[in-house]
Amino acid sequence: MTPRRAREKAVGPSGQSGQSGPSDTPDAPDAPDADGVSAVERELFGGRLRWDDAFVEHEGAVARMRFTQMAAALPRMVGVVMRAGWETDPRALTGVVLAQIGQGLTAAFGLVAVNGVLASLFANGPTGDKLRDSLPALVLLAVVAVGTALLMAWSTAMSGRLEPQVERAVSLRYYRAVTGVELAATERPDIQRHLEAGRFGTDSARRMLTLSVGVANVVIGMVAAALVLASLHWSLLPMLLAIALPKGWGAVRSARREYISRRHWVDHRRAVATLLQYLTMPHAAGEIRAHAAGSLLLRGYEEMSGLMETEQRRLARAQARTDLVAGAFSGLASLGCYGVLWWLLTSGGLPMAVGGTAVVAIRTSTGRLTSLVQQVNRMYEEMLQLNDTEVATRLAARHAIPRTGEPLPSPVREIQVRDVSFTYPGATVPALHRVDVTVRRGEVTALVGANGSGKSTLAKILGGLLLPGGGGVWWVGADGERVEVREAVRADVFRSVGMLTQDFPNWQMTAAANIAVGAGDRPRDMARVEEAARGADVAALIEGLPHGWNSIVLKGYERGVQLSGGQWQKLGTARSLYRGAPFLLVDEPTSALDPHAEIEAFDRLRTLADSGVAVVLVTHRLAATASADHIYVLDRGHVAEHGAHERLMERGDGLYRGMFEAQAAQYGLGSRPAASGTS
Ligand SMILES: Nc1ncnc2c1ncn2[C@@H]1O[C@H](COP(=O)(O)OP(=O)(O)OP(=O)(O)O)[C@@H](O)[C@H]1O
Repeated sequence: MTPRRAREKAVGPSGQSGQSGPSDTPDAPDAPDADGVSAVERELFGGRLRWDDAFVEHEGAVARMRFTQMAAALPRMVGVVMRAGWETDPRALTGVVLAQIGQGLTAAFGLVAVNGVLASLFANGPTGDKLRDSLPALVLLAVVAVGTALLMAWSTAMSGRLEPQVERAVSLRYYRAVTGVELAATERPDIQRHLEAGRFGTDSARRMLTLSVGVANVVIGMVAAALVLASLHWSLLPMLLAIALPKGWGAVRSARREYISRRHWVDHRRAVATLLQYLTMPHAAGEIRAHAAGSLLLRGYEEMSGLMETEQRRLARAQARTDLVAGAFSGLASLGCYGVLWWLLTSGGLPMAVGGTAVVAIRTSTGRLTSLVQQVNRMYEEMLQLNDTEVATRLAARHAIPRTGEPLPSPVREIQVRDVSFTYPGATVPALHRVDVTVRRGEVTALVGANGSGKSTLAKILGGLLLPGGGGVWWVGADGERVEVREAVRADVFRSVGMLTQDFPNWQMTAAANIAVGAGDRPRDMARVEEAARGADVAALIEGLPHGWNSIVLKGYERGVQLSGGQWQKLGTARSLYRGAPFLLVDEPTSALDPHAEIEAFDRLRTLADSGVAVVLVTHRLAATASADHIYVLDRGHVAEHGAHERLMERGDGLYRGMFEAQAAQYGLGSRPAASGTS
């Protein structure tokens, strides 16, 4: 699409934007520019979607990989796959290897037999005698053919058994490592990118195995042919290599080019896939129709996928050029090879039968070579992706949550946050600055404050998900013994905490599983699942569903049902209750509940605290905090005020009082105060 056309499409034929328009604003999207960014890419994603400089460094390293480096890396990556195969199914791996070696031997015997047949046929004497003399070699040829077929079948069966196991082993290793990474590390874009890139290489392990088997098969066959050829005449071997090398070079070059392109465009591809996803997502269906968001998304898809097609065309042209060069050199080498053969035959340096065998060997070897080139090409791409998975797995291990440490006091009485600061990676301003908070069992502790003041961050620090950058978080036992979170066994910390985050996940599983996943490290206890559901006032709803606890809470499945936002929130609360932990951190647990349900939910939290649980309540509903034992008011990462509701209300110019009265005024319970500058 030309820049002008793209511009016209973005703005509309009349020159006015069809949508409430970014096109109307001063920073309206440009048409595709010299960097190849489409207008809609700017409009929807704010600019060029390609991997940034941090990655280009890595990409540069890949691009610098020369043929020799790649040849050295290939056995290492094959080693990764083979090790995974050996760990999962050594018998199948042994079977595959033996079958490949067997096929190499049959290929060599086949050539020897061909030589025998030709030697008999080219000998002097009557045709009948020559045919009779060639019979043993012909029988050997038949035996070799049967043997090859049997070995191929065996290899297929064994590698078919092995491949899924290898994929599973590599995937499990990667996903285990990734899910054990410190949350703060995943906040770093450079780490996150590597971890995410690793996802694409897990099924490469399976394909690498298939391709390794294929390549091994061809290579062994070629080595056998080379040995036979070399034993016939030494000069035939370098000729075979001269045919092979240009094609190998071409294969590697094309694969590397494709890989680099794919990595460069990964964000763009993801964005295009997301646009399409929205079009069929049930929860976006309303806006897609009512706001005409669909036409904007489709335009985005059309223009952005058009750009990817341009890239595909560039790759295809480059590949064609490489193939042409590689083919030309390989063809010249073949020509030279047949020329030398001609000269050897005419000068009497080679008997006719040997010449015939050489032609057969060269023909089968070049046929094999074509398949080798194709397989090495794909193998190289897979190898680079599998390498990403390996890099991600190692990176994840380096940033893993430690498994060892000091056990927490038992039982824990309170958590003391002392002088804690925390800055998100890449942020310039700390989210928390020198914060002091104490959370006690048997109390409701409320965290309140303007948007972005640091409440959720503090909740994650309390839950051990984020470690403080400065200061300490102490877990204190009944007799005052204490352990700082960085020294503690983190599994103990996680076991002591139940959480309902603001953006808790809606698991697309059964209602029962959605609650039981709150203690994924324990076998499901259905009685406790039901108790937690009752505690969150969602049991009756689930039991009334057509498939009860086994209903899948996503429409579209056969037993699928659709829940409302408030019902989901209750399910999320039930999940955090099911954990049965002594510290419960709930972030806006009632934002989607109706007024009666909200009051009941806060009452239940009070009851829970009275039973000995420490409840940390992050909320903007200040009516609910009035009954909290202790309220911390956060302002731009600081604790600005703290105390009980009554004390905080005594401060005439206090933040808390200002916010409380503003909410009360909405109900006509007081005058509306002037907005305080807290946000
Ligand atoms: N993952 C993150 N990466 C970088 N910055 C973040 C991240 N999460 C939060 N922040 C920033 O940290 C600050 C505190 O955010 P936090 O979510 O703790 O605030 P909050 O008080 O819970 O806000 P809200 O009431 O809107 O939920 C904000 O400036 C926010 O932009």
